[in-house]
Amino acid sequence: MKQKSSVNHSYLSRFNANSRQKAKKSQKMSHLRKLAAGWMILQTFLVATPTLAQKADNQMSYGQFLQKLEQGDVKEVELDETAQRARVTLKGEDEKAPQKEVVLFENNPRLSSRITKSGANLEVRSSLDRSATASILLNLIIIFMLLGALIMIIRRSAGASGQAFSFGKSKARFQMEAKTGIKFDDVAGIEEAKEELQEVVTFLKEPEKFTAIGAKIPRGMLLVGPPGTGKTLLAKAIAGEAGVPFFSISGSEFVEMFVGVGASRVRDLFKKAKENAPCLIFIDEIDAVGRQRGAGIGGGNDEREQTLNQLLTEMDGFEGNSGIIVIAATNRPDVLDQALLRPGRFDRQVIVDYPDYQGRLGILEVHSRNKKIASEVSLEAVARRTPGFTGADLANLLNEAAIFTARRRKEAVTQKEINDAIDRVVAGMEGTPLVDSKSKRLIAYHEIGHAIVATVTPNHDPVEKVTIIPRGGAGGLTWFTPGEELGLETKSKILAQITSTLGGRAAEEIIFGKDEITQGAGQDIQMLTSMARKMVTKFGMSDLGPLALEGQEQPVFLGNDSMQRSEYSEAISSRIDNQIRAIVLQCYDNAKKIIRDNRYAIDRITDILIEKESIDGEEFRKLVKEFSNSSESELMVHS
Ligand SMILES: Nc1ncnc2c1ncn2[C@@H]1O[C@H](COP(=O)(O)OP(=O)(O)OP(=O)(O)O)[C@@H](O)[C@H]1O
Ligand SMILES: [Zn+2]
Repeated sequence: MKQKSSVNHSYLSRFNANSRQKAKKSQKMSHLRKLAAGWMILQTFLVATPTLAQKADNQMSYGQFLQKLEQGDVKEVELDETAQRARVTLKGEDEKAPQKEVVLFENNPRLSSRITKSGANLEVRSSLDRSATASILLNLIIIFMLLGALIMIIRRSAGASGQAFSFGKSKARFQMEAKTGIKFDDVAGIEEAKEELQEVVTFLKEPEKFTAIGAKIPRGMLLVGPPGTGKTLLAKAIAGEAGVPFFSISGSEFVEMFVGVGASRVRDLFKKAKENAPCLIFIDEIDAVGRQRGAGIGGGNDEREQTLNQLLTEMDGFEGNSGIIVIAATNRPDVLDQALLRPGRFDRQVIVDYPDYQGRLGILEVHSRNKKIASEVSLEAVARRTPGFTGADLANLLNEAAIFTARRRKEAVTQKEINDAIDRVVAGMEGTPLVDSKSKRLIAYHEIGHAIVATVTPNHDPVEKVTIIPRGGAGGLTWFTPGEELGLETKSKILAQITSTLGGRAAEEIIFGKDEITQGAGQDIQMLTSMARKMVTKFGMSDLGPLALEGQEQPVFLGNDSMQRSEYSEAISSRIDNQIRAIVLQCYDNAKKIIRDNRYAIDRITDILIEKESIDGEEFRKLVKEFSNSSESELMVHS
């Protein structure tokens, strides 16, 4: 007997030894062999098919084989354990005649002794030559890699969702408040929305009024508006005014990893709500579930669609006057599935927008009710300084001011705390000032550059403050007092803004030289480029004429038709770039000229800024006036 490979070794052990360890090993090996055999079938099947027919006549059945053995007709047997075949040479047969092939059954431990007893020669072979071994090894490696990848995927997804395996438990994730305690008085600045929703309060309080005359009570309302404008607050106020329980859940809570969980949450929520009717259900971020079905990259999302379908089913299932009203909030009404907006569902939309001046004043008044505010503080001035702030921003602003006040051990909030709070809300945390160094000088020149260009350029908002105290990641800041409202912007005003935004970089270049400009102006440059681009492509303010050359920018992942991007040709595209470049370069030239012309004043004011670290707008304008008048003779010396 010959041993040719380790596989063969295991074969022998099965015949000769009974030790457990060896048996185990052989079991494993036979298992592997089965796997390998599977692969080999795949690999050889195609090649072997055509020869099957030809093979038939030199085959011998197992029974025939045993019979021949018994009769002593067998001269030689070659056992091929891996292929489970035996090649048989019969006595008295021509040497050149092909051997008969016998297909063996797997467990035939007595076969070898039978063969030897019959007096035939026994030879054990393995059809596994080297290349076969290699292919088995390769296959094993592939199998292990696949298993490994599978395990990793399972682990990851389990970790990511944290509770991927709590499937089926479907914890109800909604909140219920028996009494919200919030009244319409607590909501300010969104008067129209309040008026529209006043009706809902009546629906909830006295449904008979409507049903008596056959009016159908709306089931759903959609509050549309940017984050922080008070949508949740408004919904709570409705429940508070009507004195009904308030159920709330966020759309993102519905969408879980496993299909079916979201839908079961919807069912739970509506079941509980029905038990507590009349009541109000508030669904925040409805776009998380209510997005158009089958839209977005990668097609639909089964879980989301099931949840949405369940929601629609529940809403359709209401009786006319079940006393449940569903209010949903979103800031993306455009991505919602049309089915959600159909009559009987969220068919009414109420816009909740940024508050205007009056609105901001109202909100500030609401939130200063429970705070000690010094009488010198003018809420009107604060409201004027905060266009673009939402209700949440204003609430946060007053809270920050109160925190500053407590920290400074003052009795009441003064204007100073409010100003500091505005700075903080707008630009982030204040950092520690730099020690005197080249970078501090550079930052000071950069900021003064912005401030002076803004001050000299007509049509620009006035400077409110220049500072080199770092804040929210910026090394220094120049603040402007915004105009009355965010409203119409003229071309000259936008150009003035671009020019002043370039003032920082212009100062760096003129004062420190072309090679010393820094990346600190990066943000400025991004901002002004986008302003210039809008002038050309959106506002029709370039030589290309009054054409909209770009649609609404939409992130691609939002679903809907996201592929309608470039609507213009290569040629137009390069003309747009040229226009943008022309605008920016013209503004940059102007900014550099202003810096050169005011070099003396800039040097003086920068020295003062480095020393004081902050200069407010009034003082800045005074300094500019003072130094520009006395600069004529000095200019000659400096340039
Ligand atoms: N119009 C407002 N009047 C008074 N307070 C407001 C107003 N708007 C917002 N607030 C304050 O801001 C907080 C947050 O607002 P709310 O959560 O209602 O905003 P939202 O529009 O629901 O935001 P989101 O879309 O992020 O959920 C409120 O709790 C309230 O203190
Ligand atoms: Zn800057």
